[in-house]
Amino acid sequence: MTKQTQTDDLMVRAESITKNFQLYANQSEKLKSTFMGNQSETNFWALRGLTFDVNVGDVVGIVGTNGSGKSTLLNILSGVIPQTSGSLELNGSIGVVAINEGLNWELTGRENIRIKQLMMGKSNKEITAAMPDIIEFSELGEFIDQPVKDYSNGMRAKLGFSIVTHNNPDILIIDEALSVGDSNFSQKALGKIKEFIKEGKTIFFVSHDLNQVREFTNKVMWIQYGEMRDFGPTKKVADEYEKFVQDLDHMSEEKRDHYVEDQKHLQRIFTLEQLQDRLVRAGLPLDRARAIVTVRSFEGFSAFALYTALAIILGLMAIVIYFYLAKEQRL
Ligand SMILES: Nc1ncnc2c1ncn2[C@@H]1O[C@H](COP(=O)(O)OP(=O)(O)OP(=O)(O)O)[C@@H](O)[C@H]1O
Repeated sequence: MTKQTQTDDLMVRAESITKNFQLYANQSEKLKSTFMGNQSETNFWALRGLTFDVNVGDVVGIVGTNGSGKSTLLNILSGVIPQTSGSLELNGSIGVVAINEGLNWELTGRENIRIKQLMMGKSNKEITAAMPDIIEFSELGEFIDQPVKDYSNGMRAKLGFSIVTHNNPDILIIDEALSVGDSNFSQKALGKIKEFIKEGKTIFFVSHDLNQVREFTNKVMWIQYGEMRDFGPTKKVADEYEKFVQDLDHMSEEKRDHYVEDQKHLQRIFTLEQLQDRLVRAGLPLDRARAIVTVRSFEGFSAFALYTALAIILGLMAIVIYFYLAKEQRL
């Protein structure tokens, strides 16, 4: 899904990233759609062609009202889910700090630390050496040997934050996680992030707290209903977004509902052909635009492929059993 290239300053380059989700009312609709291929009725485009460059040392705040696609973008950047189309280049390792991100709830805090470190390619010796620091930063004390399922949300956030930041990633993704945990820990976590900023790390920071975004970021990406409304210097874009939110708040409930409904409708009827036309109108040669909108992964398709593969395997097994039984009878 991700190409690794190296240029001097460029840390992340995204070109026309889209994400399609299939929305099913129930299980039978899902099966029908998978086998009949009538996906157009269930389409929902959470991202509709995001293009941006982020440089080494950029601290990017991502804003947008609920459901605008912020977490979807972060999940694509961190490799948790694939984009439907579009290309993504990353020039460094990624660490994600999010509520409950990637912790195994059956294991203890200590075991989670060990596993995460092993996944980062650390040796047992390195892990043992780093363990006391991680535990101390997490402030979990004796709870470190309790299963994570017995933790509060705040405790999980502390553990997740400590593990990820001690892994020292080149690109840090922070999704709302700082709002959990007590205020002492939030301050400590913000201090750690300030250290990362000073070190020139690249950071993506999703928060509904615009003051925090204004304080910590040098750029803001405003995503609204899956489209990039603006991406630029923090003050400019944060001011624009604040005005948009105020305008929404001042609308009557009926007008606001209509507006949101219209936008969601556009997310349902969006097509990759539309995106291709937009790219061509922006001056891209047709064959290049066509290559960019090529589907890389499609939920419905993968399910279809899985069912087809299963059907073939079952068919082959039936043939083998048939010939085996036929042979047995002949003997
Ligand atoms: N797995 C999924 N299946 C179907 N739809 C999804 C899925 N994940 C997200 N969506 C939809 O995609 C849209 C974008 O969701 P996303 O979580 O990225 O928004 P967000 O900006 O992070 O929202 P919030 O601020 O509320 O956290 C929403 O309409 C959501 O319902």
